[in-house]
Amino acid sequence: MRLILGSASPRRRELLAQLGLEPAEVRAPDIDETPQRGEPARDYVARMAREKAAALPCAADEVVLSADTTVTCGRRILGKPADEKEAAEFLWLLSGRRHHVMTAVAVRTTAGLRERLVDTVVRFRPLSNADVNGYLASGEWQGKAGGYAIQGRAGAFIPWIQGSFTGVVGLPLAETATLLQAAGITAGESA
Ligand SMILES: Cc1cn([C@H]2C[C@H](O)[C@@H](COP(=O)(O)OP(=O)(O)OP(=O)(O)O)O2)c(=O)[nH]c1=O
Repeated sequence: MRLILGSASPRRRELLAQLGLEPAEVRAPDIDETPQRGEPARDYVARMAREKAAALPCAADEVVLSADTTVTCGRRILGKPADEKEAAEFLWLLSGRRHHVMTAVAVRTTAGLRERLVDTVVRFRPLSNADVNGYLASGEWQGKAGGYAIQGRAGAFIPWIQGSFTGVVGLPLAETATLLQAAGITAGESA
């Protein structure tokens, strides 16, 4: 089976490489990522992963892997910040409290689609003005759900997590490996 990464995210590609998997092809999904009114975060993130996988072509010898990562704080769904102002708003919201990072993974073949959702709790220490301003200046908030990346400088803000580190980065590897194996792809075998 050929592994198709249905994601434009360089992080997801790197995480797959950690499993010894290199996609035969990368196909970038282009879907509307607007949450429905009142849609619970778990439903939203699972729907996004499914819709990304479903939006891409999938031949009989192909396995399409897509994912979606969403940060939730209280009832709010924090997507990728539109600009620096919104990134600042997100960082102040997360400062000194716990939030959830949910990543849903969808694996599709012509036989059907299977998915897993991983929910990780992340705690931020209280941030100072210097923390927030320095982080905004780094630009690392761009393209990241919740406006931060745990695998970069924001690691210094995070003393504790409960769940899956790779899930927070964008692809929970234990669950992904299990889904891929069920679809006929074992680490090290893709071309
Ligand atoms: C919370 C967090 C998110 N992120 C990233 C992972 C995802 O790339 C991004 C969330 O956006 P997503 O919409 O999940 O993915 P994407 O738009 O980057 O890529 P695609 O839809 O093509 O698959 O946030 C980190 O890299 N580190 C983190 O700590």
